Amino acid sequence: MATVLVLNSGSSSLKYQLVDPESGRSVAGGIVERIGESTGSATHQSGDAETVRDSRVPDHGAALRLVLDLFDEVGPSLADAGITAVGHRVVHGGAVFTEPTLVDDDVVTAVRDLIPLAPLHNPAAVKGIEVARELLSHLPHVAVFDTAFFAPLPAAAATYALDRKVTAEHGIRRYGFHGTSHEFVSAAVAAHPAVAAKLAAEGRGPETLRQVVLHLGNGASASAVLGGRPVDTSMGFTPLEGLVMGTRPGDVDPGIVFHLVRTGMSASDVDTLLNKRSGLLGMSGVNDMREVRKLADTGDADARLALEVYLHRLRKYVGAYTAVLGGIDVLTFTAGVGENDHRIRSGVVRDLKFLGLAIDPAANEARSDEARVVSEGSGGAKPLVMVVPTNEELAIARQAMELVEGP
Ligand SMILES: Nc1ncnc2c1ncn2[C@@H]1O[C@H](COP(=O)(O)OP(=O)(O)O)[C@@H](O)[C@H]1O
Ligand SMILES: CC(=O)OP(=O)(O)O
Ligand SMILES: [Mg+2]
Repeated sequence: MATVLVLNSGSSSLKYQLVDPESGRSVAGGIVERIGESTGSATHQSGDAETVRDSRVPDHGAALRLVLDLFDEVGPSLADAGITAVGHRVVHGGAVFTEPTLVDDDVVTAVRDLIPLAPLHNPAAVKGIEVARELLSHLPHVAVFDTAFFAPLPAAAATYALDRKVTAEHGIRRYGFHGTSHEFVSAAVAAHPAVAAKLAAEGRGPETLRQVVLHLGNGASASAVLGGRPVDTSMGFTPLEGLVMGTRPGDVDPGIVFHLVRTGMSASDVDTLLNKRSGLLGMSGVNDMREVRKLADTGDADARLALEVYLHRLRKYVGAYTAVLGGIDVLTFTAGVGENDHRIRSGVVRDLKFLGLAIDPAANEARSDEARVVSEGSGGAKPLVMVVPTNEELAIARQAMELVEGP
């Protein structure tokens, strides 16, 4: 068996998985949470066994050491796992990285140079890569970029209507993020039998398939995909733009930033406000959707409004992207909120009947780990609504393996 160890360094967590890219099987994996806080914890899964270890984890280097210790102590043994590469998720690849890339010192420097564009994400990736290259120095390391899938966005979608000298000087464009997920999920949708049947019934080829994908996790983004190619996405130059997120506001009037700076906030305070103190957290006091729900269900007015704002923004983007695509064939929900929260799904679709979108409540509320259709009726020209679990780790493992071993 050949495997890839995938590391996804988030702002305060390290998710990891040992994956067999060929079968798609996850051999072991887990998460180290609350990195940098007074108490951290690691949850390691190997087969059916789960091991939880609570301890302070000062940084991503310590987190990776803890993960390697867990593999040593509880297994499976990394030495016997046939690891052929370590795959690293890197959020911002800028204009430089549009393909999976073998990591060397220059790549680390270039990813570090991009930190100002993804201050929540790239520092953790740099740290993760540095420590992993030190501790697993015998293995090739491959960086897979969240921005890569969106590199071919049409110029009309990628270009900000700013002075072109400024955009050229600073590399300002819509980069888009969560690309590994949007690519994986939109490909899974295109390969689903219900979608193939719909296209066949309409006598259409796969190049005409019009998809809107909603990746709703802690960060959240929407994409419009035509025949497998991205034509628009909601995140922009940085992962701040677009949908309402756990701690980020998504779209805001840039005039608000100037007002706050002119009236006494520093640029760095505004940065913290927009990256860490806004979104669901800013509006309701909590950033985890399950907790927002709990508060809203007890009648908390702030949490209810936060949910309304969240849903309003989603409906707006689905409508906009349907216009961009000239119609919609499939609307897909993915990531933590999109896969698990059926009320968010029905809330988005409820007011979009005019697009032909309609949910089947029983299918929508049923729990499953499979890619599935949750819309009403089958056949006909109506668009499908789907839930497709994302698997960024598997996608990264496949890309890393392909780079190291060839296709
Ligand atoms: N059963 C659930 N119902 C509602 N939200 C959920 C559920 N399970 C997870 N979530 C939400 O998913 C989000 C995290 O999604 P995830 O894709 O893991 O994000 P990230 O990869 O950005 O950490 C959290 O806001 C969490 O509340
Ligand atoms: C780009 C981004 O927002 O990533 P995440 O959802 O992991 O925070
Ligand atoms: Mg995620």
